[in-house]
Amino acid sequence: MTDAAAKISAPPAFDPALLQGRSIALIGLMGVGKTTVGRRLARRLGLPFRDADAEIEAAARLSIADIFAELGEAEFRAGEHRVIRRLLEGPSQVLATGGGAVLNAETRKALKARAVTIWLRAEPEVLAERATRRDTRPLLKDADPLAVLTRLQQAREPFYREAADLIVETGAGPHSRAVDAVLAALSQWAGRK
Ligand SMILES: Nc1ncnc2c1ncn2[C@@H]1O[C@H](COP(=O)(O)OP(=O)(O)O)[C@@H](O)[C@H]1O
Ligand SMILES: O=C(O)C1=C[C@@H](OP(=O)(O)O)[C@@H](O)[C@H](O)C1
Ligand SMILES: [Mg+2]
Repeated sequence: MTDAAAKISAPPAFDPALLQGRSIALIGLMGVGKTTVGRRLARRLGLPFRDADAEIEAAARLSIADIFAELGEAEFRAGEHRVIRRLLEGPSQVLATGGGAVLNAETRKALKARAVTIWLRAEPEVLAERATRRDTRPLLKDADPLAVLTRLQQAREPFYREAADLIVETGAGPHSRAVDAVLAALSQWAGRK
């Protein structure tokens, strides 16, 4: 392989030891890639992967849709906070949060204390297409997904901004590009510590 080819294919280096026990938490709107990019990122870094939604479903023995329908959003948010706080008490991991996790001030505080928090962003049009591929998101089932996501983006922007240590634009393109962008942001973060 030539030097030029090696440079192009080499993934950005980031040593998880630099986290010093903190986790990498992904925040951002539905469909931005927290779950799928997070899983791939964890594999690249050799860290465990946890998805807060999956943990809530396991704890409640109900799907997210059934939790919203049977217990209500407030109960879901309370469970979401408990799950994220518990996960962040554990060793370094890549943690995919749900899109509304940052609404809780205590969750934002826990993220500040225990994670490097990365806000993944993309245009609402991209999010609407991705987030409706599966019928699992109760907040998108009764109204125009693009309108809901545009409104949620405006309403949640201050909370994402407050919680975030790093911002990564994911845009269109394959998952691998988003993973590389996150790794590059982490390397920058490590360099300015
Ligand atoms: N960067 C990306 N490139 C292409 N497809 C993506 C990307 N990020 C997410 N997707 C796709 O969008 C959908 C929603 O992604 P998901 O990881 O569940 O988002 P989130 O957990 O943020 O709601 C999935 O089908 C996923 O494969
Ligand atoms: O934005 C939200 O309020 C939600 C996002 C979902 O997770 P994803 O962001 O992983 O889709 C899930 O937690 C629930 O449907 C509510
Ligand atoms: Mg998800």
